[in-house]
Amino acid sequence: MARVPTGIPGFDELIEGGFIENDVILLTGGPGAGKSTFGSQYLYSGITQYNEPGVYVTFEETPARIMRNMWRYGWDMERLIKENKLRIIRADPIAYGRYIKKTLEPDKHDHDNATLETVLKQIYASVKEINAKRLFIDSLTSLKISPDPVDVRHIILEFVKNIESFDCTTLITSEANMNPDHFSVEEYLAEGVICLKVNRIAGERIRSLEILKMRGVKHDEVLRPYVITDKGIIVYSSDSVIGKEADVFSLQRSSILGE
Ligand SMILES: Nc1ncnc2c1ncn2[C@@H]1O[C@H](COP(=O)(O)OP(=O)(O)OP(=O)(O)O)[C@@H](O)[C@H]1O
Repeated sequence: MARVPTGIPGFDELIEGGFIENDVILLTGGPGAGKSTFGSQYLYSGITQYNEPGVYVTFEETPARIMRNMWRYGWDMERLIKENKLRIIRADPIAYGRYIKKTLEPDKHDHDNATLETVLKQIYASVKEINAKRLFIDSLTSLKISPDPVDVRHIILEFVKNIESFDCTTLITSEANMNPDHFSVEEYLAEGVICLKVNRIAGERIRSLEILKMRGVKHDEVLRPYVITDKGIIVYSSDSVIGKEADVFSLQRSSILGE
């Protein structure tokens, strides 16, 4: 099976060298965990180290803001776009807006076909335009706008199943699952799940990463520290944060007890 290295220092050795080609991988984490950075680095390394074009799909940010943020790491996304190696697309705001309306008020918009299908077609068109091999979608949470969990399940299922047929190795972000005893539909559907965590120990921010699953891969199962630097994410694949996490809990407990 062909492997797709992320190019993120320290990460690929945790998953036997890279993702399995054409898999859909979920990247979860809270705000500021580094999901966008991880995904951008995956695309940027794909283009610059492995000559694999990539598409970045955003539901809420503007491409201009994404390019500006990525400049912080020295990644010149604009040049890659000009060279037809990268596309940054904002899911068509009109189609996406209609999708939201239709999902929230299904009876009022039954005549309106411009929904999720339009958004999927838009993504597919960009993939084909530059023959992309890597896809990064930020974020699946934007699609979970129906109050009905059955609707949400159906939407996510339809979205992920379509993306799976695009012949791209895809990374999709999602908000952290707050209930560890209950897997979300996307956690079941994805071939792999990577979880980014941020803890605070005496004022210091400790970032750690866990691979919850990676089908067909003998993956690492330890909580590994990572940092976000001026050049992007670095994972410390030989270190672990088990002791540090234990400190967080004892720290919380001692502040509650007033120790
Ligand atoms: N050069 C840097 N050095 C250290 N940390 C940095 C650097 N640049 C950005 N960061 C940190 O990276 C984080 C931003 O990461 P990113 O936008 O990838 O997170 P995210 O998980 O996508 O967040 P959200 O879900 O809110 O969009 C910020 O918390 C910021 O503090």
